[in-house]
Amino acid sequence: MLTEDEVKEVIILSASANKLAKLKGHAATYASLIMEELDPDDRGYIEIWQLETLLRGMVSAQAPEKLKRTTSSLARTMIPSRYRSPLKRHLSKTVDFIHENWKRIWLVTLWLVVNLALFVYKFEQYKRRSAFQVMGYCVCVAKGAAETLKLNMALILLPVCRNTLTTLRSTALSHVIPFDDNINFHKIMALSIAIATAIHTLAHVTCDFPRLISCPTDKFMATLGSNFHYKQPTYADLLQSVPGVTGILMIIIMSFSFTLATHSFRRSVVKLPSPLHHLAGFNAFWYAHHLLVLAYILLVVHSYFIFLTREWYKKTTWMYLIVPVLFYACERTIRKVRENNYRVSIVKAAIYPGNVLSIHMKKPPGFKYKSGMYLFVKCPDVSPFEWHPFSITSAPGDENLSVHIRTLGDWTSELRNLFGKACEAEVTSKKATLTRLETTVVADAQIEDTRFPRVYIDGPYGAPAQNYKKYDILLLIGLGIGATPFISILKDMLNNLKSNEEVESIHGSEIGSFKNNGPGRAYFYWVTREQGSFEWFKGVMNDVAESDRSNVIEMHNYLTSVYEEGDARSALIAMVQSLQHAKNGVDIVSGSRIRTHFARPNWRKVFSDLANAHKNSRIGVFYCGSPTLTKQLKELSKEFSQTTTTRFHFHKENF
Ligand SMILES: Cc1cc2nc3c(=O)[nH]c(=O)nc-3n(C[C@H](O)[C@H](O)[C@H](O)COP(=O)(O)OP(=O)(O)OC[C@H]3O[C@@H](n4cnc5c(N)ncnc54)[C@H](O)[C@@H]3O)c2cc1C
Ligand code: HEM
Repeated sequence: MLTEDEVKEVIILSASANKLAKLKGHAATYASLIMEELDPDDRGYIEIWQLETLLRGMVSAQAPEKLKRTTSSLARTMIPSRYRSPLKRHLSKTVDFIHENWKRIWLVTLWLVVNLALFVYKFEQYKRRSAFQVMGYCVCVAKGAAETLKLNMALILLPVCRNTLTTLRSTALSHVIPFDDNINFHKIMALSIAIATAIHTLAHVTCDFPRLISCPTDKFMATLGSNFHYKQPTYADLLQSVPGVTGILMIIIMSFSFTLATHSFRRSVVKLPSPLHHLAGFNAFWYAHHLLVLAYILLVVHSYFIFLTREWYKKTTWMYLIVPVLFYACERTIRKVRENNYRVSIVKAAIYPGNVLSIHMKKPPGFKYKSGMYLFVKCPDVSPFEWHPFSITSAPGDENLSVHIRTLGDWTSELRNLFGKACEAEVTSKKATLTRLETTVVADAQIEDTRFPRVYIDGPYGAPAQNYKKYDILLLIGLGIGATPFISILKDMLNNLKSNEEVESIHGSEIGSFKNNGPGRAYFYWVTREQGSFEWFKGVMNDVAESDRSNVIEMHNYLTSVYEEGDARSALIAMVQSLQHAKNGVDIVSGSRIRTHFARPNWRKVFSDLANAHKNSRIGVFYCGSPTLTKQLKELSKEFSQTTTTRFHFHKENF
């Protein structure tokens, strides 16, 4: 338990260590302020480092009122939540959760409320109908569920209208709608469709049908006779009717395509024995998803021929579907039209160590994009139907458009082979260094080239990193090929720097303060397993090292596969590296002017250094790579946002 005197002592010690006479002089006041702000049950648990952080905040907050405010807000966040009372812990977690997720929360709440309202509306409507006298609450439940089904079958198409979403991302709507979560919303709606289908089917088959069949004939004829052409149906009649058959077909199609759409099947986690192995993987998911067109047709037919509503104008399914279906149809039409327009001519292709293919294309007229966006690539020689997404690695101001493609599965391997052949046919540059096992093979096309396979592109499409200009500072973290979206951002920043310098050199001090909007500084951490990876973006790295005289971009390369940190060999390499660097400014590992570190970055230190260097700033943390690091980076962003005056906003790229 810390007493007020102990707190005072810590303050005096900390003030002496930090040479802060002012703090020392006011130690007693600060100590009592801190004690006042802390709840009695929290006092004993405040740790020395937390006190120090608290004090740093107080010292920087100068004015007494502000000081008091800072103390109380810091005191609230400083106490580790595990030490708080269960109620407080719960409350603070809830507040954090709401703060982080408010965009998702309001959207999901609105969606739930609309679903509930529709369910209740239909439920109540059927309670007043004659069918209720025969089937009771079962028919109300079945109809309520069906109403939400119509809504969600319509809404599910909106989060996958990529062109519309890309446009909307750049509008003020992005402040209230979490566009990055589009696929998650799509999945939530798919889940609700599955649940509503189950409820609707079970209510009909296990409850409504038996009651309808066993209803006394005179009651049936008086209540529902006209709906069934005055013939009481049997179970077989109901199943063989249009609604019965279309319903069964819909369930089969949905079960099939939903199963193949699950993460395990889509990512081929499930390994099926031959010849069923084709039923897993992205392509199987993709083609099975297209079967859902049939489900839409069946749904319209199903609801048109239902027994209980005869009048066409009461059949509302098409009304729900028409707008989203038209939207999505436009989306596909735009893609098709673009596909014809966007056959690109290839300017250069290169195959790098680590099986990465870079394709540099002429920018099609009208193709405008922001750094961080991605595009789809189709190569008919590999597959006439498949489109694969890749982040754009060129900057918007560059003359050409480029992507870097890492070989992963069938499609990327085949593409690499085709380009490999084309590159080998006319290798214009070949190089090998002592340390490199593989070589980089590059081919340039001076004029319209027929040597390269035909390539079509579609896009650009929006991604989280495109909003990087919103932040004062950027922390870009790429794992392996996950560096691609950030390369474009770095190039863009570099182009802006260069154009600023040009303007300044022409206009001198007149316009010396001219600055482009956007982040003032970027830190790029690139973690890769193989040394050869540095070849992929060596050009950019050298460009940064040479052109960035004001040190706006800080690059850190990490090589994780060679030796562990602290290993004698890594120390030796670091020494040789230093000597080499001192001699000619080139790092022996990356072959560029950027220093390479051996081992994984210490992320806590990275965050803490940034928080110290950029107080009161908004730092955009963008991460692209395997999901293993996501949690840690997200938590560090949260922790340092709460315990320092720097705000870290975490974004994950979904590769
Ligand atoms: C927005 C985005 C940006 C990307 N940027 C890059 C990049 O810059 N460089 C890079 O090397 N890779 C990038 N990828 C990953 C790349 O799209 C896949 O590696 C590639 O499609 C694999 O295809 P494959 O048939 O060779 O491999 P497969 O073994 O068939 O697929 C491997 C995995 O890739 C994914 N995938 C396959 N086909 C598609 C598709 N048509 N659409 C979406 N995902 C698919 C699936 O999750 C699948 O499990 C990006 C992915 C996304 C979603
Ligand atoms: C009635 C149900 C569903 C309908 C109508 C539907 C429809 C669609 C459509 C139209 C697309 C866009 C394809 C494109 O144009 O690019 C899509 C994409 C997608 N769907 Fe569904 N879907 C349904 C169910 C599901 C389910 C159950 C899942 C997963 C559990 C799922 C996961 C996905 C994913 C991950 C994508 C994105 C593919 C990509 O672009 O990477 N869908 N869906």
